[in-house]
Amino acid sequence: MTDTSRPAVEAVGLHRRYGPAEGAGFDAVRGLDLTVHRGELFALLGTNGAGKTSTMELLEGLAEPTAGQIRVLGHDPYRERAAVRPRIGIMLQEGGFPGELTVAEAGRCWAGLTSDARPVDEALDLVGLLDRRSVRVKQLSGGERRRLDLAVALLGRPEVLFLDEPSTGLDPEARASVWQLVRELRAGGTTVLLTTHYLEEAEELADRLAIMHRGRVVVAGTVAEVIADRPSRIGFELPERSGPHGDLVLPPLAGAEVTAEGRRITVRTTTLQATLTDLLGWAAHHGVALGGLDARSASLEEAFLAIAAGAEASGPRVPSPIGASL
Ligand SMILES: Nc1ncnc2c1ncn2[C@@H]1O[C@H](COP(=O)(O)OP(=O)(O)OP(=O)(O)O)[C@@H](O)[C@H]1O
Repeated sequence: MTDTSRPAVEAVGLHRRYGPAEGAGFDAVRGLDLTVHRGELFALLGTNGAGKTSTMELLEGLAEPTAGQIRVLGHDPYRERAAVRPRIGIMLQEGGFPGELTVAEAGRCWAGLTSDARPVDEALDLVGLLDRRSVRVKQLSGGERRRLDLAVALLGRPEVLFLDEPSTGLDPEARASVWQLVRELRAGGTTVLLTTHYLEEAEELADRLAIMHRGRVVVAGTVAEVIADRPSRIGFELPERSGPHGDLVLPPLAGAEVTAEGRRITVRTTTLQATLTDLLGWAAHHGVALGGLDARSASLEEAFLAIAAGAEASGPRVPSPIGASL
């Protein structure tokens, strides 16, 4: 019986080592913990070589972890493959169908390996490939091939769908249609775990996400949680010093880091509202117009780049206590 109160995917202390245990081997996954709840769309992000595909293969049951525990729908996906495989769908980075097969033949091939497969045409229709069913695989565009990969992953009506870079190489229109399909699957109750290099894809689709670096999850949560500790940014240009204001000295902005490039000022702060209030109060008091004023919360891209650069995952950079003077 299925225990729906448990997460769809749980990994604890996961390790994957390629090559020998000692010496020349390489640890691609180094103590990874991950939980994906049922019905959730979870995105796994990371720098090149962070270990996303190595992790996905473990979760999909395609390889055995060197150490650690995995449960997919309550079972070990490697050791209890027969229990897990019929209930999951896997879209690999390269589907690898022979180019001479037609789309429908490729679908039928895969359906033959899938227990209780839905009709091939139904799966092709889901991904918008029904009208291409008689076309040979080698004649498909890159985007159409990705959709065929997705169609075969959907043949078994999976409860958990693993998508490894589902929209890599797609043009914006094809990407949008894959996103729409993924959203519909999730709305229908499918749990989706995807890897992506596109931060906007994660922002657009994911309920929660994790950013991996060097084989570990560095930070995980909703987009808001992941960027919560990152500083917001305020940018503006001060008027000419020679203007009616004479020399301008910014007020102390508690806890903010202020940098100046000529008259262009950038303020980084973890307390955006308070800093902005101080700044605007000062500007109003001195009759200063802040040119091109722009205030933004941290973006996922900034969090990602900080992690890629090896920065601490949580907590802001050490702020400087005083404002800049011009
Ligand atoms: N079969 C293998 N033998 C040895 N090292 C491997 C093997 N497969 C992957 N690696 C190494 O493990 C690390 C993680 O690779 P993996 O493909 O899991 O990363 P990734 O996050 O999916 O990368 P990308 O974003 O570039 O696809 C890389 O340094 C890679 O070179």
